[in-house]
Amino acid sequence: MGEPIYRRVVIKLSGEYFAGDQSFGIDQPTIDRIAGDLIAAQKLGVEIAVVVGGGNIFRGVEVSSRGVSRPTGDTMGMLATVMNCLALEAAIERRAVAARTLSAFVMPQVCELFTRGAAHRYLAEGKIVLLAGGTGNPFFTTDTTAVLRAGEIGAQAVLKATNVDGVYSADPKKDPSAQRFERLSHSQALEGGYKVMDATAFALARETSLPIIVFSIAEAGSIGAILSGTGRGTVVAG
Ligand SMILES: Nc1ncnc2c1ncn2[C@@H]1O[C@H](COP(=O)(O)OP(=O)(O)OP(=O)(O)O)[C@@H](O)[C@H]1O
Ligand SMILES: O=c1ccn([C@@H]2O[C@H](COP(=O)(O)O)[C@@H](O)[C@H]2O)c(=O)[nH]1
Repeated sequence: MGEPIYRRVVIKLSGEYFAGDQSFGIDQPTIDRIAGDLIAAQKLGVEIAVVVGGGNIFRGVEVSSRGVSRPTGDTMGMLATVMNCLALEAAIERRAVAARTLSAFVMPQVCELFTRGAAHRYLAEGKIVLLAGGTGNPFFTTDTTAVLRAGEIGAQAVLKATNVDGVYSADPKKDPSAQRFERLSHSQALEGGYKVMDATAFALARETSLPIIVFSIAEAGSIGAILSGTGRGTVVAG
């Protein structure tokens, strides 16, 4: 693989993907494989921060449909992302690579609080930094968290690693005639209302001129391929 196209990135990992073939929970072989992919990507010479979703455990909207208030459901979702980060941190460290989880919530017995200073320091030390707890606020998503944290830590792009290989004209899982885009501007992504990411995330990325690459994590090595400029994904930029 050649020179990486970015030197510091935030990788948004689908929480749903962490469940593997199950509909709920954490599938250890899947996490071990993702840990290997992250380490291989870091070896290209890229500083890596990771935001993990929580869809494999709790989504606030679903929890609140069962009678819990939305802010409480969202808090449960954000705590789910902490569990995912701890599982990923352990999988990375089992491979003798240093990783640190930084949380949006104060939880000193569990992990350190996210500050820009701590993130910069750990990235400069060569650690993989896992950003847990979303933004710390209800009514947001981890896609928005990824864009927000990328702006805060000076990352050059957000790589959204998910279960589809790009942005389509409609949800490809529901509409087999959906067309895949190779490239879109932030404004086109917003105007199209493409549900692969929420509008807040696209709007903040437009505001901060941050490129987003949407790609599938199903293939081992896909993160490294995207960073080398050879992977398949939709670039949302400009
Ligand atoms: N226009 C579209 N183009 C591509 N995917 C789309 C589109 N509209 C909806 N989707 C769906 O968006 C999903 C990916 O976004 P989603 O936010 O659900 O996943 P994630 O971020 O990977 O999950 P999690 O919330 O668990 O972290 C895909 O499963 C796909 O079916
Ligand atoms: O800033 C945030 C981030 C997330 N949440 C809640 O967590 C779940 C899981 O995140 P996903 O992005 O859906 O994977 C989300 O559904 C929200 O309920 C939040 O409130 N604030």
